[in-house]
Amino acid sequence: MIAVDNLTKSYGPATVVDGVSLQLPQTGITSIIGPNGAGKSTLLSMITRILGADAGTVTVDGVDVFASPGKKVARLLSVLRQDTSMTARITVRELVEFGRFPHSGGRLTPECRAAVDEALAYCDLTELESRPIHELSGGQRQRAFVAMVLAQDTRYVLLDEPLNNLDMAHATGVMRLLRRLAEERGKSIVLVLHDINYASAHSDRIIAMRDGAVVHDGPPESVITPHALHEVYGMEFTVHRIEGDWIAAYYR
Ligand SMILES: Nc1ncnc2c1ncn2[C@@H]1O[C@H](COP(=O)(O)OP(=O)(O)OP(=O)(O)O)[C@@H](O)[C@H]1O
Repeated sequence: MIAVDNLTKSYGPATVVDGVSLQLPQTGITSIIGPNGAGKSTLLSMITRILGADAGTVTVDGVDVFASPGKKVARLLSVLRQDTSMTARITVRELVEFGRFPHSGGRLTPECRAAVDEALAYCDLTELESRPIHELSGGQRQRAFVAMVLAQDTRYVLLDEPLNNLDMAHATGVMRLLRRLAEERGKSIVLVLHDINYASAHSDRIIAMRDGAVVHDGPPESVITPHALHEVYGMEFTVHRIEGDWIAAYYR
């Protein structure tokens, strides 16, 4: 379990994450939604110790992330950041090999190679493994980054807006891949998402943030409601039940 207790971050006079406490489970998909500037990325960055906190603690299966060596934390959780632009001219395989760094320290063992092969196959990238990253489409590149975190092979996988710049087919492909990871591998996937309907259709739990605080937290049917969504986004939604999922419409 990831236990977040009273996590706080301010920039000057603005408190952008304000005493957030929550627990993230050992398996399943948890999506964090909320408007621009709500503090979603800041929260995720503190949980993954990319960013220090002004106050509060984060423990991952009992390990204090702020007090532990990076290598130890990197064996517990992996993170896909929002900005995955890559200037280095590396191949898909080389990118995925980076995921093994916490295990290999740069020297790939046979076990590492097997993990890389498996991650490539799982993400349907085996045929593209020798292609330079910069020659891939947005969807292929995103899958390559997902394969990199998969190769890291941690229980907790945290992704900040992994559907950025993807068309519907590729976004659906990435969400299905993450669902499979949660179900078949028993991973705990935590995502920041802007598309509330992907969050609704694919998550076990949705955490809705606004102004640095969690304002709703529960299964999709309790968060994807006109009332809750109005509180989060300040606009009108209609919500429809479609094939068992709660789908919000907000086109006007
Ligand atoms: N380095 C920084 N310096 C000053 N303010 C910052 C910094 N990083 C983030 N902020 C501010 O903190 C607030 C929360 O930002 P954050 O990126 O966490 O929001 P978000 O919910 O992820 O937003 P988005 O949906 O736009 O990505 C915003 O008001 C942002 O301007």
